[in-house]
Amino acid sequence: MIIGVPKEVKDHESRVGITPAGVRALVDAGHKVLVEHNAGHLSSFPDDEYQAVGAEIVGEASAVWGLADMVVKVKEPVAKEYGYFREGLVLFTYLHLAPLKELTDTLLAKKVTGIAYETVRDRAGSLPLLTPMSEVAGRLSVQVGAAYLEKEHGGRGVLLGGVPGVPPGNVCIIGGGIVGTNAAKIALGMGAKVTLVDLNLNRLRELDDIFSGRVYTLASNAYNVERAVCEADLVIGGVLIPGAAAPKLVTKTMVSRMKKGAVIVDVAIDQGGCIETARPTTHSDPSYEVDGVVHYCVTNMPAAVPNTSTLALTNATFPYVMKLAKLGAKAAILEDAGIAEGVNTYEGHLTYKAVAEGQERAFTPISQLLSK
Ligand SMILES: NC(=O)C1=CN([C@@H]2O[C@H](COP(=O)(O)OP(=O)(O)OC[C@H]3O[C@@H](n4cnc5c(N)ncnc54)[C@H](O)[C@@H]3O)[C@@H](O)[C@H]2O)C=CC1
Ligand SMILES: CC(=O)C(=O)O
Repeated sequence: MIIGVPKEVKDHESRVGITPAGVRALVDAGHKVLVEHNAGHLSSFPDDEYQAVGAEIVGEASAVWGLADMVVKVKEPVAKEYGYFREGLVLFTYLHLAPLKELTDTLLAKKVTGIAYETVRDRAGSLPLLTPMSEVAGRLSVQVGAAYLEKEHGGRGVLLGGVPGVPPGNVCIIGGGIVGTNAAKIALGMGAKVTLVDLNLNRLRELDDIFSGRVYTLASNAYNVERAVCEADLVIGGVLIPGAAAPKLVTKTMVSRMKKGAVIVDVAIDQGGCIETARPTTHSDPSYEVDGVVHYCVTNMPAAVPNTSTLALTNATFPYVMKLAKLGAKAAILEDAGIAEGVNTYEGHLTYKAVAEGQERAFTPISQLLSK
């Protein structure tokens, strides 16, 4: 198979889909890998490291996309990449289609097989290709939030850890999954008071055990969410319903009642965000203010630390890349139910139910298409 690795073009997206270690394994297995010039540069993987393990360095993105059977990326394609789509192309990357109708339309019209990292499942039913980036983003969310709480950055001037005689900052984390747990670890480490809100009571029980009672846990309902966000200095959004647009749990009214100079980091913004006042921002222009509350809603937070993030992401994605290359997409989807869960678009059909429901479109199960 010919595998293409383009340079990412989304704002400040500095990760890369395959590292030289992955190229080496693919080339050893008899595949050809085309890497766009400087694709790995910002993750500290220069062209010569790829070349040394057998990659062909290609100057133009159009050639990488045009010659490859499968393109392996990091982020969802942006509009200027849509022109590269063509029938039969396999695209393996984050897609986040629920809030992205135009991208969905184009993948369907061009009959691209779109396999989304964020909906691939493992045998335990978890999301192995989302987890590493949620670990990074969860940890980063507290770092970023702490910085925005500084007066200089528009915040209310609260030090999360407090000092003797002055109480610590109050961090409210909505969603106690991977993002939430990692955010809680860092916030506790900094000495903050941490409240974790989740709908799943068993998850709250686990969190209570994991943190030995050092976090406050709250069942998710509008009353509890409102009270928790109004008391918070920093609110972190980490809710997920896989593949679907995130529910807006913090309303505009709740935001208007928050402390002036409080900070919101809505990590769930890649799925549309769980805060009503959140809108996607970029690393170039990451924050804005609503009702005196600073909002940070960057859709590709892990790109801030690309060396760590690329290594963490590709540790998880590479076994799937290898399987798709070895078997071809169709056979890999048939053989691996977890990869089948990742298929969002196939031969012009929308094959992920939560995306179809969110966009009010027709849904065709992948099993129905492949059993034909
Ligand atoms: N902006 C960025 O750069 C990044 C964004 N993300 C996003 O962060 C979000 C969270 O990801 P993970 O932590 O991996 O998901 P996860 O599935 O591990 O956790 C989500 C949690 O939300 C909880 N939840 C669902 N409905 C809820 C409700 N109504 N109230 C309270 N909690 C509720 C679930 O019970 C679960 O514990 C996803 O949208 C993911 O794509 C992840 C990495 C980077
Ligand atoms: C998961 C995601 O949105 C990211 O890593 O950019």
